[in-house]
Parts: sequence; C-alpha cells; structure tokens
Amino acid sequence: MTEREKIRLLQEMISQKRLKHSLAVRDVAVDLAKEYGADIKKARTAGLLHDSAKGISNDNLLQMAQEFGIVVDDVISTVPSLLHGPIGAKLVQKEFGIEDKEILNAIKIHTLGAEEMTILEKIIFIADYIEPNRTCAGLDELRKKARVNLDSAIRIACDRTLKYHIRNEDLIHPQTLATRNAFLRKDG
Ligand SMILES: Nc1ncnc2c1ncn2[C@@H]1O[C@H](COP(=O)(O)OP(=O)(O)O)[C@@H](O)[C@H]1O
Repeated sequence: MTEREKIRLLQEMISQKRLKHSLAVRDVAVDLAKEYGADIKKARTAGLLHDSAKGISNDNLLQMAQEFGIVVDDVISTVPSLLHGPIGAKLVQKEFGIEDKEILNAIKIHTLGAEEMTILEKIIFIADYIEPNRTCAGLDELRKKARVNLDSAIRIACDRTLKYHIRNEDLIHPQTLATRNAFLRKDG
C-alpha cells in the first residue's frame, strides 16, 4: 500500500482534525528519526497510523478488546479510549497489512509508554505529544528537549500527563507512573 492509499483509508476511519494531527505526528516522527538515526520509513508509517482507532466509540473499543483478547484492567474499563493504542495496532495489521512488530508495538504503547522502549517507540510517543498542532502551555520547552534528550523528554511528558489528570481529578492509569519512574532513572 502506498502512503497515499494509507491516507485515503485512514480518512475513512478518523476525523479531519485527527488526520491533521496524524500527518503532523508523521512529520515530527520523521524529523526525530533523522536526528536519532532511527528507521525513517518505520517512523513515517507508525506516526501516520498511530491513531487509526481514534474514531471508534468506547463501547466498540471494549467489544473489540474482548474479540482481540486484549486485557481490560480497572482503569481502562472506566477510560476505554486508552484502548485506542492496542486496538489501533490490531487494525493497522488487519486493515493496512502492516506486519512489522516494531511499528505495531509503537502504535500499541503510544499513549502510556512502557518501562523499556525502542527508539521508534520513544519517537512515536513523544511526536504524538509535541506535534505543532498541540497548543498547551510550556510545550516549546519539551519540543527543544526532545531534540537533545528523548529519555528526559518522555519523563517530562509523563509528568505533564500525571499533573494534568491529577488537576482534573481523573482516574489515572498506573502505567504512566511506571513509565515516568523508569525514564527518571534512565535520565538521572
Ligand atoms: N495515564 C492516563 N490515565 C488515564 N487516562 C489517560 C492517561 N493518559 C491518557 N489518558 C486519556 O486517554 C485518552 C487518550 O489519550 P491521548 O491519546 O493522550 O489523547 P489525545 O491524543 O486525544 O490527546 C484521553 O482521554 C486521555 O485523557
């Protein structure tokens, strides 16, 4: 499938706004892949397709998780949109015919991260966070950090997510804290 064909299919799955975000994540991921010597083609594909499941309703995400045998923990059952990474990886395999494990895993874990991440996984995680359409305060500093120290940028991104959800009095998935602690150690 060419990239143009991928974009055409993706357009049927997600909103225009989400497509704009996906194209921007693709571009930032490519820049970071060049910076860090990662596989540019894989970064491009994973960046473009990371939010393929973002247009699926919570009820359908939960049903698909059951069909795919994806574990739904306590927090995820309350915040089913956390499934869009794992379900997205399955969809990208099924609908786009992508079999590359590294691409699929980068899509799977792009929201919560993991204690150990490949360079591609780190790039997709942080590109999603810093792409230029995101306008939250203080992001420019994180954008600069991502160019010089990916591990530190991931730790800061997790801190920001944790603070945001605490401020909102939201339920928080513990994987963000586990990712944050692991990257604090790497960084320190
Ligand atoms: N650690 C977390 N705990 C609970 N909810 C989270 C956590 N991280 C993200 N979320 C929520 O999961 C959903 C998907 O997250 P994300 O992909 O970061 O959203 P977006 O790309 O729309 O900003 C959002 O509703 C977000 O608020």
